[in-house]
Amino acid sequence: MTTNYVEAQRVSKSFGQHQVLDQIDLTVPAGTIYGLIGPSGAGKTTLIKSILGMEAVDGGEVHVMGTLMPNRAVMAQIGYMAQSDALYETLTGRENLKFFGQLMNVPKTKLAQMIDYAANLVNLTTQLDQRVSGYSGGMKRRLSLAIALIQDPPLLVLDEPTVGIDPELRQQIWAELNKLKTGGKSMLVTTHVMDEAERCDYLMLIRHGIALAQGTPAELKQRYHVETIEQVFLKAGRLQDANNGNR
Ligand SMILES: Nc1ncnc2c1ncn2[C@@H]1O[C@H](COP(=O)(O)OP(=O)(O)OP(=O)(O)O)[C@@H](O)[C@H]1O
Repeated sequence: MTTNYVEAQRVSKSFGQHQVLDQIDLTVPAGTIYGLIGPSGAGKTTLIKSILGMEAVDGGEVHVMGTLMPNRAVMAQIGYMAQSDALYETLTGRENLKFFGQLMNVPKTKLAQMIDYAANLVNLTTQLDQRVSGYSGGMKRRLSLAIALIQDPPLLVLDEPTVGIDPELRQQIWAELNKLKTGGKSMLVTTHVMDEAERCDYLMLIRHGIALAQGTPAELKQRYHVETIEQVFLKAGRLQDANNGNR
């Protein structure tokens, strides 16, 4: 049995002359939440897309659930929530969930039950029969998360899942992510929110395409002799700049 859902080794990626990922190693064990934090443009989305097999890498390799990526069958087993919502605005929330559920081959007999489960998880049950064009930004984000959950995937890859979601619902969503984790699922999550980073089992700090530090939040705080992940991040960034300046 595979105990690591994701294993990325020495992943590098450039767009033209611009190196966006520089030999990144990353391991997501089963039943864990792995957070990627880093400033805008650090390479988080590119790393996620490389792991999903949506972006061809220039160097290194990625295995998901023991299979070398890209692999269509494995891609279909990953619940992916992209940074921008790809929803059918003229359809209702329920119709969107049904469409994506069918696309993901959710068995007909299970589809209605999975729609209820996913909608309930993101607190959208009462608005499910309204057209998406009338949804707020936060509601669209929640619907995208429900879509990522619709086929009950073992691995969820969530690119900034809580942007535009109010603090109370954010707490609920994190409580649910923890429940999913206890059930054996793994999650790879990008975030800018430091209190969310503290909730991850493992973190990678990524800046200018380089993995500056990896470990549990407690390990990172201890390593950098600081109290918060925000301070870890600031300190690691300053050290990176100082090292670059010394070159
Ligand atoms: N298809 C592309 N072609 C050229 N450059 C790209 C492409 N995709 C991303 N980049 C560049 O790669 C760098 C990393 O982008 P990426 O989206 O991975 O960052 P990010 O850490 O996810 O940022 P954010 O937090 O703003 O989403 C950026 O400089 C971006 O402009």
